[in-house]
Amino acid sequence: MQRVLVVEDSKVVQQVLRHLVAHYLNVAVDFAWSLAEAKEYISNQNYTLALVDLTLPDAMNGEVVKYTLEKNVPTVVLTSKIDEYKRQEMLEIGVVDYVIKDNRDSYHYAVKLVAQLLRNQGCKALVADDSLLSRSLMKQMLEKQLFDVQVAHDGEEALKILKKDAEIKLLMTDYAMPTMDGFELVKAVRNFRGRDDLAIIGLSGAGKHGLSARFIKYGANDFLTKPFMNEEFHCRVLQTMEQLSLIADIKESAYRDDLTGLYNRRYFYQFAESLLKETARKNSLALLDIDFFKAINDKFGHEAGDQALKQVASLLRSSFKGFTVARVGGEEFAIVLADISLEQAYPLLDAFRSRLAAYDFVINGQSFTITVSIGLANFQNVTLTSAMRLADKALYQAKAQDRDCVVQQS
Ligand SMILES: Nc1nc2c(ncn2[C@@H]2O[C@H](COP(=O)(O)OP(=O)(O)OP(=O)(O)O)[C@@H](O)[C@H]2O)c(=O)[nH]1
Repeated sequence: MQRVLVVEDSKVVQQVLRHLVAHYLNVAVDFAWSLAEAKEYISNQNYTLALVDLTLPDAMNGEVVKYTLEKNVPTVVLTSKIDEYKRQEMLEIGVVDYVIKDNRDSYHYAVKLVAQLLRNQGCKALVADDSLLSRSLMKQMLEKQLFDVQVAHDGEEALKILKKDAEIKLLMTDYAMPTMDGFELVKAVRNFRGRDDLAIIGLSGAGKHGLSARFIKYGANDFLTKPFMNEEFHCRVLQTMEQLSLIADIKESAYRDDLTGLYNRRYFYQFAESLLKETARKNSLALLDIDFFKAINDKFGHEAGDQALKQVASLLRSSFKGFTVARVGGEEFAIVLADISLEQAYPLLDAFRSRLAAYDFVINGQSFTITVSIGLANFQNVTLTSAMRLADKALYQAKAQDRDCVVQQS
């Protein structure tokens, strides 16, 4: 469980931060006013990150930062001003980054930075560079941003690692490397990992004009010139990862049904098609249709009908964890049971059918029950159209057999 500690002594700033945190962070957050209070929190909880004000009434000289870092809590510093000496000191003691509180947008930036760092936690990154010094420095800097970092000595090694590990989300690659240079690496990687799926930042020594544009043309998301400033490195990486997260969020919402939060028809078709390509697997497909749903709308109103659909969706979600459940029509749902044969699927669906039939729906003070008819079909070595046709035929038979039952077609 991720948890964040915010230490800030100004009432107004704390209020602004509370508001932003509620909007951007989906984790538990504690707020302390002083170093003493921060110590108390840290002695009782484990924190993923701390966002701390450099000057507190009981810690005028940044002692709170030293304390959080001593306790191994990665720390982002908020400060009203910073001179070169203080900046160096902060970076040397190991803060992730610092944010200068000189306008309203700074707080926004600080909280968004924390949000992205939380997303980075456990996210895999790869550094490809033939220079040991540069490789180690970047590894260290990415670890500060909570990435799980691997390294490669040249392009070929990096390519091998990327081919094996689809979970790597960020590649930092130098241009000049033996065996395969940065351009060749980016070109090769883009054959199997898209821009939205893997972020690539190209690096090269100063004075090599035109490299940045070429890196980007070959498929890199951004470019950095060595030597770079600590802050520039952090900003570029964070910004690139933020773009990746935003695209992932947009994709995710395009695949979700607004009312129930289940996957929608579009996702279902894409997922089902891709699963069918994996011929070695034994899969099943179920279509579920609520019985006499029109009567529920007519009797209790459309709003109550919506609530009932949400509850059915939630029961489906909890009953079919690990499987793909989608709302494919108004009161129609589909479940793809990967690696589950027809014989194994039948009892699972029948158990859900009886669980639903016994469930007491209480909406707007009215109590009622709901049943479903289920059509089940084999989902292996077939086309999606024919599997859907079979499941639909089975569903039609279930409706004809007095509903509230499962019928299978192989
Ligand atoms: N409240 C609500 N109703 C919906 C939604 N989508 C579809 N419906 C309703 O679902 C009902 C489906 O009715 P029918 O196709 O006649 O089917 P049924 O009443 O369930 O009867 P059988 O399927 O034959 O058991 C219609 O009244 C639609 O208006 C929705 O998002 N919200």
